[in-house]
Amino acid sequence: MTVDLRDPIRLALARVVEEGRKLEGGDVASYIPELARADPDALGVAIASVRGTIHETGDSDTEFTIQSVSKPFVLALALEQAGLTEVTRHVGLEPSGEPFNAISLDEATGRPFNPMINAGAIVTSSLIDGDSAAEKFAVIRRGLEAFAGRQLDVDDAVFESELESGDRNRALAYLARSAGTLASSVDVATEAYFRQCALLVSARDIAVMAATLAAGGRNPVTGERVVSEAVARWTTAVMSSCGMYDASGAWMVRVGLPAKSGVGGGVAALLPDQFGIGTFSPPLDAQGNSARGVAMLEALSNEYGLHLLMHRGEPLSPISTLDTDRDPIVARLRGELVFSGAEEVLTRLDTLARDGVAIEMDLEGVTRLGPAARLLFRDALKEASASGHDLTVNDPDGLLDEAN
Ligand SMILES: NC(=O)CC[C@H](N)C(=O)O
Repeated sequence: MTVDLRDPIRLALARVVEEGRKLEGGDVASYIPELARADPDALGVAIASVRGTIHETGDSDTEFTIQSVSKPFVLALALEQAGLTEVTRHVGLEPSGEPFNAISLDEATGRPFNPMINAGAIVTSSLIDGDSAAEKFAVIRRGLEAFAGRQLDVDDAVFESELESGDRNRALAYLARSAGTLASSVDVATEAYFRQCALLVSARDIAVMAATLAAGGRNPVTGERVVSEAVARWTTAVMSSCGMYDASGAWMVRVGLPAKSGVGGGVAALLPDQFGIGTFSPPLDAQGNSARGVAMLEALSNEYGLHLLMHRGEPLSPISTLDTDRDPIVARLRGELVFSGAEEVLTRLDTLARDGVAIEMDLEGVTRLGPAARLLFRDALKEASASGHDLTVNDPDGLLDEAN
């Protein structure tokens, strides 16, 4: 028999799909008439690692319209083009605690509360480069294709259906326009937004899109840098506070994965530096989130301990050996050092330094120095030399250099 060591991963997905299937209830969206045709029994999950490996099960290749799952990705494009300051002049970063289609503007500033609700997302689309709806949509489409790593088509029937039935969204755009926060005409903004919502994706696509954010803005499958690390971080932060509408707070407590849902039945979620997940199941709960998608992600997070804020236990000491027989004493450091590791090293070495012992910090076994560790070590070396203490470093890979 041939062995397949990836089986446990598929099994994990198969288990959550089974969990999802058990859940009855929820209704397929029908306020956009064309969406009512979705198959309520379709169910798929895909997970894409930050190394670009994809595991999937169920209807993970079935296409559906991306709808609001587009919002964080278009926000990322706007942030990349215009920067955080300019974007936040037009749209806020605060959870609204209101439904996705709320008539919601911050009284004081005229800005929609955040870019994950419709009012804010329409403003975000208005900020995208281009004068006409066609120009803006072309930029959006190219950007979302870069996130997904493939070409995406528009479901024209869904687009037409929303164009026809989208008066509430037009009303939101008029409100933003009257408050001075919409960056284009109402027609340009809403048409670009409706087209963006009608892009066809699969659970697999949105897993790769989320994995691109998890990988700091670089698509792990194609290798293309889509947005900067800062933009990926900002976008993920907005997803974690506002991605599930008025269920966002409870979501972060129960599931703990920054996520975004859409009325087409998709949910994209991610764990930074690890993976992106896409789920697809059209029936929606009262908040307009995919009922089975929510159940599946909650099961996955609980069973496999995936909560972003999970306590990981006491970290391994960053000092692998302390060779006190030598002069200078050699402290061999290991692994990845972030703030806490550097703090531990300096605190332990301080006791020795106070006794007047000469010390060498050996960084040979260090795989990575985070910015905090680099700064703290550089300052410690300066401090030692200013006070005439003998503290040296062996840094064969130049980890302390500015550029690394
Ligand atoms: N929550 C959603 O997915 C809403 C998107 C949809 N296009 C709308 O604006 O109503």
